[in-house]
Amino acid sequence: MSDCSELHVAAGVIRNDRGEILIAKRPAHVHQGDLWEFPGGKLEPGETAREALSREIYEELNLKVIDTSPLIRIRHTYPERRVLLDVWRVDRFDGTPVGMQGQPIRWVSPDDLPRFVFPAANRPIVTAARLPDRYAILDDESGDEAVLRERLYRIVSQGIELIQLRARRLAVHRYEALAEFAEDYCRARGVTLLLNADPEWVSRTSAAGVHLTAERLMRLNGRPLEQDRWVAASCHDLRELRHAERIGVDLAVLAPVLPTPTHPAAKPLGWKRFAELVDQVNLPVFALGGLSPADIEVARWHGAQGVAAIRGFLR
Ligand SMILES: Nc1nc2c([nH]c(=O)n2[C@@H]2O[C@H](COP(=O)(O)OP(=O)(O)OP(=O)(O)O)[C@@H](O)[C@H]2O)c(=O)[nH]1
Ligand SMILES: [Mg+2]
Repeated sequence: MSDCSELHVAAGVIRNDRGEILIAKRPAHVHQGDLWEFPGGKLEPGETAREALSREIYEELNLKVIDTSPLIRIRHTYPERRVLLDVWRVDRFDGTPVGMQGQPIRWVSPDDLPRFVFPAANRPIVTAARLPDRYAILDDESGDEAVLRERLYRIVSQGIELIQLRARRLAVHRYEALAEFAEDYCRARGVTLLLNADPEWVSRTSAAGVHLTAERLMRLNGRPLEQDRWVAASCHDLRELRHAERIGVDLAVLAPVLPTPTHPAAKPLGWKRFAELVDQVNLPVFALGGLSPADIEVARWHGAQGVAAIRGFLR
């Protein structure tokens, strides 16, 4: 909900065919001057965020936006103003970008974004820009390692770039052995593997990151890994989401959105409640529970980064 003292801003994460993202440098004399930004600007009276986005991108870059969908919404309080940054993905556009106000512009590969200095509000936007829209959870009720390996191959062969190794039924030493194998397998293929395991142990491995259960999340008072590794967390309500935000978690998974056979007793949130919860935190949040890749579009329009699933990516 915006109020009169909150400045509503539309900004675009514009991606080219090579997967690079367009950033621009703010002039020295303006608010947050000399920092890099995602192009965009303030809504004019009567405009929707989407209309403002198209207008600003045309004015600032001479690009025609063809297609957009929501990426993330951030609320941030600077000492001198409060902003609502309404950030959109722009994967289709017409034209060649030009810094129409003389501002320097650059195409940057997503993983290089953290090297550029953005305004403080932008940290979760940079994270969202680097994350894919599918998060596969590798698990199997039987706890059979051969099944888990075969599922890993199937997931990776679909082009999924972010995987959580859950494997809840494995004993700790079997989990650790599978993690070692899966890490090598994923690293060689450019896939990010997050380990759903004790964060202390994960910090001593070379894993790309950790995925915290809600229980582990709530026991932590700070981020368990350095900034160069990923920290994800499972959440079910606002309290857990807010705690994740407070301790500097990079991405959350909010569940269950729809009814699911793995958690028959849990009451589904539904998309409306999901969107209300996501809108109250500055975090990329994946939707989980009864979903498949076919739900990515609806998930995005309810504020999600994308869809997380166990069985949804195996069909
Ligand atoms: N466009 C844009 N603005 C951002 C980002 N991050 C961020 O904190 N902001 C803040 O959002 C506010 C609006 O940005 P803006 O200066 O682009 O607005 P505008 O294009 O309408 O500028 P104008 O009033 O000079 O025409 C500023 O306070 C700016 O500091 C970002 O990544 N992109
Ligand atoms: Mg602007």
